[in-house]
Amino acid sequence: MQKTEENAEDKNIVWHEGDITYEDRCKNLDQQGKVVWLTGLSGSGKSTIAVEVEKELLKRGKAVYRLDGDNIRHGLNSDLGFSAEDRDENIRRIAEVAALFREAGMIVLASFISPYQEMRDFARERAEGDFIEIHVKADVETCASRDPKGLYEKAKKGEIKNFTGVSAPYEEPEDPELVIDTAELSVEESVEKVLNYILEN
Ligand SMILES: Nc1ncnc2c1ncn2[C@@H]1O[C@H](COP(=O)(O)OS(=O)(=O)O)[C@@H](OP(=O)(O)O)[C@H]1O
Ligand SMILES: Nc1ncnc2c1ncn2[C@@H]1O[C@H](COP(=O)(O)OP(=O)(O)O)[C@@H](O)[C@H]1O
Repeated sequence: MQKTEENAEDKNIVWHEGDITYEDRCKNLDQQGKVVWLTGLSGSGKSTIAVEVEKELLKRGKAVYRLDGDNIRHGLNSDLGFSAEDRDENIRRIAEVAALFREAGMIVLASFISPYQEMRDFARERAEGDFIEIHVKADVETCASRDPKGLYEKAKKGEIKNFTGVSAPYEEPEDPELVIDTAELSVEESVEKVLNYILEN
């Protein structure tokens, strides 16, 4: 784990190194830690894909754990809303959590809208390069027509403010490892592509 706290000395906190290394943990699990970051609009298919990929990886004996926007906002990030500042803080904390899982040697499937490139880059940096950015891509019309939670309907009526794709921005990934076009692909095809990429990398 990289040290990041710049003012550590002022706060009287000192990094304590353990004896077990990242390599030791990976060897024990017979895999490499990885943060698989799924970004895209609400309804693009992030959670659906992550749930299926998790099952497939587990079947293959991999140590895998899913972090999902809705779920994390029930607990760790229940104090945060959807302003740009709160979304940044949401992703900052999740990037740190994902980095800890990666450090433990696990494969993390992180599904968050994560609308800003700067924060996705931060998550990549914290994962020390063991990072796969996947753009789960579907245009806003497709996502709104799916509307699995009825949120686009509410957003269009003005009942939800700052709704991504409607009244808040989404910055498309600049250089993702993988783009999954869920407006064109079936769920099965999308899952297969993501799974193969993870297993091959
Ligand atoms: N205003 C607004 N904009 C976008 N999404 C909203 C909003 N309000 C609630 N929701 C619900 O919150 C889920 C997204 O949370 P995330 O933590 O992934 O968002 S972010 O990364 O901080 O932008 C998102 O889940 P997904 O549909 O799975 O993406 C929604 O269910
Ligand atoms: N190729 C695909 N990949 C993932 N989901 C898809 C795909 N095609 C259609 N869908 C549907 O789109 C919806 C996506 O919802 P969800 O996974 O909750 O999205 P998100 O987590 O991005 O908000 C689901 O109803 C799913 O069945």
